[in-house]
Amino acid sequence: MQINLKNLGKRYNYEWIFRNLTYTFEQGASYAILGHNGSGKSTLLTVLAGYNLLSEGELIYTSAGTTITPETAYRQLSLTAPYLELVEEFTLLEMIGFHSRFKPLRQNLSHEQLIDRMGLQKAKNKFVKDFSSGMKQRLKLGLAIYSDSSLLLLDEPTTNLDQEGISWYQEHINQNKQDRLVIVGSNIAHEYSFCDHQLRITDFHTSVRK
Ligand SMILES: Nc1ncnc2c1ncn2[C@@H]1O[C@H](COP(=O)(O)OP(=O)(O)OP(=O)(O)O)[C@@H](O)[C@H]1O
Repeated sequence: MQINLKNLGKRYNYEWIFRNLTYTFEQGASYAILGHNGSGKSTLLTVLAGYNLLSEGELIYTSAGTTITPETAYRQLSLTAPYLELVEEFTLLEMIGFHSRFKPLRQNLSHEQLIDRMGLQKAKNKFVKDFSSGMKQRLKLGLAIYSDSSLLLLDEPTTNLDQEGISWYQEHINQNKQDRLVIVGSNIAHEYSFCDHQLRITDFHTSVRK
């Protein structure tokens, strides 16, 4: 997946969050969107994911040389973010089964293999509502990273992870970033140190003179 942003702008009511954002996210590369709290990283990620409407400008998604409409781009993306919820009433196995009906897993992984990759074997039949916050984050990341998607959007990916969880994240993102467009919204170096490029959302605040 490649995404071309042309003079993209987003405002909430009268407040412009970013404006005049022209940029290309290239297929197969990794990008960090950087900026202080409240600067607009999550807003940009949700606009790219189609969860949030843009206010001006244009977004062009291209996959395998073909332009795809923003309305259908969601089929090729996976997103994880602190504000996205898991289905708490499911067990881990049920959660994976439900998710993979809509987003098949990469490399034809079985549900059991995904549980192994996430290191959650002991929680196979545990209800998601009974997971610790770090286990829930690992599950969210595992579902996103191991979905068969060409665009991977990660917002604050190591929220609630301990040092072992952070190492797990780094290992699995490094093993699964090839041939995908990966975009991380973050303030924390260990979340985006693997990225090839950095985009400062503050460069597109309306107060910045160019
Ligand atoms: N639904 C909304 N309605 C109005 N304003 C909003 C809405 N969502 C976000 N904002 C505002 O947009 C700005 C950017 O918020 P955003 O969550 O994108 O920042 P962020 O860089 O991801 O912050 P953080 O690092 O704290 O997660 C903030 O001023 C926030 O208050």
